[in-house]
Amino acid sequence: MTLAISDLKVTLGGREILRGVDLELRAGQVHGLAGESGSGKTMTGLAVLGLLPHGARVSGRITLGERDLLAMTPRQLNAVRGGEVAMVFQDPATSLHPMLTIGRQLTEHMRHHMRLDRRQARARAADLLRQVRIPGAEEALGRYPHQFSGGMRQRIAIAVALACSPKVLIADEPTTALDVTVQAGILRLLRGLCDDLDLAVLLVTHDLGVMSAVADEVSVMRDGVVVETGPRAQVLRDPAHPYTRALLDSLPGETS
Ligand SMILES: Nc1ncnc2c1ncn2[C@@H]1O[C@H](COP(=O)(O)OP(=O)(O)OP(=O)(O)O)[C@@H](O)[C@H]1O
Repeated sequence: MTLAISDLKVTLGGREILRGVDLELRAGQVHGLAGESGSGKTMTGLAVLGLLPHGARVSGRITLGERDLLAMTPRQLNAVRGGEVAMVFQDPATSLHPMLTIGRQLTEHMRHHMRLDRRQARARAADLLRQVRIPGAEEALGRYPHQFSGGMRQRIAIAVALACSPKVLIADEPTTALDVTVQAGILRLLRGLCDDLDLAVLLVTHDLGVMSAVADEVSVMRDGVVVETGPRAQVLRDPAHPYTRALLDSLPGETS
């Protein structure tokens, strides 16, 4: 197991938002995290990255290998974040700086975390863009985010997340802001990267259709706890929890 969350509790403004979350991520597997709006999916991802809102009180364990992320100093956690654990957000504008070239955004990260020189970093940046299927990778390094489509920008944001060879990738609604025609391509890309790089992926989405397309394991959250977890086919075809059943019933079409 790559990352294990156990009994994670988060209190914010006197309210317990996460009430004992248990979740396990494995290398080479996509773990889908579903649940209605406000159930705590995003907060779970942010807790792993140590990016909870100011004033949050946290307890439980989040172990990466042998290390407990919740016991780390801010400095140690900073090294893990963007290094071993990376994140892709719904809106690529969140992770891409509009005023910096793609090349700069990819290489700054690597030079800092991986101590590569300019030439090595640039070569790796072009490789990363090829890996996420950006056409004309070399030229793309000199362009700015607005010169790419939404789907391409999300691919670039994924490349930035992969820059320092993470073990864990947290993707929070990575296709929600995109046109339906490009969503499937991004999901296929994430699936392929998970397989090729042996990544442990947490795919946060309210969309069970997205889940059924790529996830190996599925967990369903409600009101700050995971109510059901298991292999995708089992959870989506034969849910054990009434809440999962209700979520599936509320879908317009076929889900698995
Ligand atoms: N900055 C904040 N301060 C206080 N409460 C917050 C804050 N951000 C989120 N919350 C609360 O935390 C709970 C969990 O939110 P979270 O964003 O994790 O849910 P979610 O399942 O990801 O929902 P969505 O699908 O809408 O993103 C919600 O009740 C929300 O109102």
